[in-house]
Amino acid sequence: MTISLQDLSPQAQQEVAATRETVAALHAELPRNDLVVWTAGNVSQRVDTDDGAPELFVIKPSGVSYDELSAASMVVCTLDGEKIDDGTAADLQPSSDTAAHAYVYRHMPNVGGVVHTHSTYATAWAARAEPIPCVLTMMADEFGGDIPVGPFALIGDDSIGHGIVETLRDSRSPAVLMNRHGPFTIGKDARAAVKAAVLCEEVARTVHFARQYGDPQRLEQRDIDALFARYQNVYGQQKGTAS
Ligand SMILES: O=C(CO)[C@@H](O)[C@H](O)COP(=O)(O)O
Repeated sequence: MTISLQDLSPQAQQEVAATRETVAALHAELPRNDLVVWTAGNVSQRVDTDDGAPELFVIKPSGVSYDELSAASMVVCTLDGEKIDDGTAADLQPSSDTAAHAYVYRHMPNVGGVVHTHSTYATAWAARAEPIPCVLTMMADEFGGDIPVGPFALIGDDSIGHGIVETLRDSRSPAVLMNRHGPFTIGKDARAAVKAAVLCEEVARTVHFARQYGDPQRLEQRDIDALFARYQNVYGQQKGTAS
């Protein structure tokens, strides 16, 4: 039976509304940071519902221009990737990557946000199926090592989700370059996943340029560990809130 938003508790409905606002606003960060062309990228966030409420997440509709996205047009789905009766038009389809995002939420309970882009430099590394080596302090800070490559997977079902989970489950990196596709990033929420997508593109670009003129060397593992620990635990205004 299809879940109806109207049947959820007032608190759950409020959480859905707040998540829709957040996810709609974060989609604007994709073109703002030159991470997407046309409609080729998506952001989702898990809804922080109370015990007993169905587990849900919010994602953009498929193929709709970023300029046209609004909180009201964000699609609400179950963790099986099924759209609920969320007040949007019945024929408004969620992102084509919905099953992939749903798979990640089902299998990585600490993940609260997922982002996919086709940002140019990161996607060029993905096209070569080449991990980005950890040759920069920014990479050690945010990714804790190399940015890994995931398997090739077709679009539309949860195959991409399998690839993301198998690659990132035991990795410190919040980014994976899906083979011949592009970057997917995860985070404690959608904002953290967007940040990882922005930094992934930045380091992909910088390391690409560095390799045109020289042979950048991987940081020592002990330095990567020290940088990662500092950034994750000390950097910023409050412990554990690097943003
Ligand atoms: O990778 C692909 C297609 O190559 C998708 O990620 C789309 O580029 C974004 O699709 P929607 O989120 O608009 O369905």
